[in-house]
Amino acid sequence: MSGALAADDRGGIVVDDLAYEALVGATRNFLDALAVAVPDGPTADRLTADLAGWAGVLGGLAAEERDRLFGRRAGIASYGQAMTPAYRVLERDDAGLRGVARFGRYFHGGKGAAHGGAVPLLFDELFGRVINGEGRPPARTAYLHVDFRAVVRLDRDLGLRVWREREEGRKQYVRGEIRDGDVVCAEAEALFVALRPGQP
Ligand SMILES: CCCCCCCC(=O)SCCNC(=O)CCNC(=O)[C@H](O)C(C)(C)COP(=O)(O)OP(=O)(O)OC[C@H]1O[C@@H](n2cnc3c(N)ncnc32)[C@H](O)[C@@H]1OP(=O)(O)O
Repeated sequence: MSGALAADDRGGIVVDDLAYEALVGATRNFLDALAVAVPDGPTADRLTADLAGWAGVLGGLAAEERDRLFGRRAGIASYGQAMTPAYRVLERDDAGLRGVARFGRYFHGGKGAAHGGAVPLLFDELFGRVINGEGRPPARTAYLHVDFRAVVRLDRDLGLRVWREREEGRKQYVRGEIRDGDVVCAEAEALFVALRPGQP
């Protein structure tokens, strides 16, 4: 294993980035398998018990929001979270990002296409990463508009692009697209509003 290690406030050593990325990847693989499996009763019972056991273990390791790892590891795939379809940032600067995404079977909507809610979920995640860049005041999504141009197919590498469009005071407009090869599958536009001091 490699990557930065840090002591946590319980005196232990928190997991390094590569190991945490592997854990989140294993979680995604589990969710994809769950989404297509038809377990028998004993298997479902065993799995339920195993999951309850792990929920107990993790519950004992819960941290304050600022200290959590899930969705907060900039250097690893999907920032280390499994809530959205998987993605990896390939290039990034203050103006935007390029990357690759993959919708696993967990995000199946119907007839082989991704769920319609998973597409805006991914856009909101990516927009938030760009808008809430280093040195920027935190901003929240005020609206998010998505045009579904072609079905997003599962288990394929898809191209991602997100770019800042313009700023008007606290208002920041951002756009993005998801492509399957040359085909634009979805385009999105959002308004983010920078928070005033004291706004949640
Ligand atoms: C902390 C960062 C974490 C990372 C975030 C990742 C992205 C997210 O998913 S955030 C979660 C989803 N979003 C939310 O929960 C936001 C909920 N809404 C809010 O908190 C507020 O409505 C908020 C902050 C967006 C705007 O409220 P407020 O600060 O009072 O703004 P307000 O003064 O009304 O409006 C500011 C400007 O934005 C405009 N505006 C606000 N909302 C909209 C909208 N939906 N459509 C168009 N314009 C809007 C207003 O018209 C106004 O424009 P102008 O200055 O030209 O008159």
